Amino acid sequence: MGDRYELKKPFPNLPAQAQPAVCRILDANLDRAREGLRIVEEWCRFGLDSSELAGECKQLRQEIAKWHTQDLRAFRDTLGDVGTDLSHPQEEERAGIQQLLQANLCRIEEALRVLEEYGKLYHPEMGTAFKQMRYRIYTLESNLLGYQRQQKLLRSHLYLVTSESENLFAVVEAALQGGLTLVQYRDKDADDDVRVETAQKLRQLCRRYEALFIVNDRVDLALAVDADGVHLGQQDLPIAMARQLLGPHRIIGRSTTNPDEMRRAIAEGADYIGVGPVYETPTKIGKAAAGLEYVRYAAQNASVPWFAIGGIDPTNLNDVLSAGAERIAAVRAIMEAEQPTLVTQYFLSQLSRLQTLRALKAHLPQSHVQSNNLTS
Ligand SMILES: Cc1ncc(COP(=O)(O)OP(=O)(O)O)c(N)n1
Ligand SMILES: Cc1nc(C(=O)O)sc1CCOP(=O)(O)O
Ligand SMILES: [Mg+2]
Repeated sequence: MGDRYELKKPFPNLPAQAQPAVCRILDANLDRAREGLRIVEEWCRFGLDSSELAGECKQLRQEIAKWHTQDLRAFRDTLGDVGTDLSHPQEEERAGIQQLLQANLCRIEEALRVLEEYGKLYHPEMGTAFKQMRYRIYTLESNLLGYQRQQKLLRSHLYLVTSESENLFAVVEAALQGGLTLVQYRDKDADDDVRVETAQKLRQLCRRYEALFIVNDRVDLALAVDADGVHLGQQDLPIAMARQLLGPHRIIGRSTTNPDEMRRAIAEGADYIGVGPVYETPTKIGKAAAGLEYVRYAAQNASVPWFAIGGIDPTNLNDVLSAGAERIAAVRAIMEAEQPTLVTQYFLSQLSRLQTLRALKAHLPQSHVQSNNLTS
């Protein structure tokens, strides 16, 4: 039916016999771009609750729809399309949301590129219009990735900081199986070639479990392995410099030991801070404990997510939580555990119990909280 339809406005630069094919290409890719956008939009709306990102998807869809005229639709010939049966095995499986989003953003970008090129044959303004939309998709992709990272960070209450270990990957994977969503690669001694290889493997592992992956100390390594961010101590690179190198959408964490360091880290734009050492720890020899007093200070004053760190294990966890911590970071308690999955699950269950309790407390009258001993 397609090739019998007469174009209302035949395009001047193309022989008549090529026009139906170009119309079918435009029709198919207009559909493809809109479908891909719809899939991304649904996640922005229902998964991220971001009206801004969902709104941008919707606007792009509407702009694309304006080009999808009856003239182009009339050439559709699904039965005669030799490409409908062609699908790549990767289209059949999605390892998770991240991969689903990536695949669809890629599909939209490809479709927009096709529309830009073939559109030039169809309408004098179509090429430019779709080129601009393609750049808007790149921005959307970058904003979406940054937003996803921040949301995941907010949802992460347990942070595993790794140490050198013969079983590094097995331990990290065991913790991920226990529900861990935030991992930092920390190795103070390895050569760079080893660090790169290890960081790449950990990155892959974290991606499989949809966990955030942060690199300690090294902005260059974080960029090289496409990590989600970097953790910087007081003696490491200034936050502003790291931000310049990493761009706006990667996470930057900063260690703090006292109120002044906390204030500066937040003012300089840290996405999260470490608060410690809560207890003296052999993992960080020579660093005096900041103690539970500093944890109490953080609970009252920190305006970004903060992780109590230093000497925390299942035996003292309750004291740290009672001092006001809602997030903790640990090295030995998980890296040296006989059962890292179980320890992770224990930490997470206590942290989540606390969240529930605090949410409950916020909605109950004070008298009820006291008489039912819900004070911790
Ligand atoms: C979550 C977290 N908090 C603090 C640190 C310590 O960072 P830093 O003071 O730079 O010391 P090193 O870890 O580099 O020895 C951290 N790594 N993670
Ligand atoms: C890496 C690190 N940074 C700290 C800080 O206070 O900045 S404490 C610390 C080590 C934490 O190790 P563990 O859980 O084995 O005690
Ligand atoms: Mg450091």
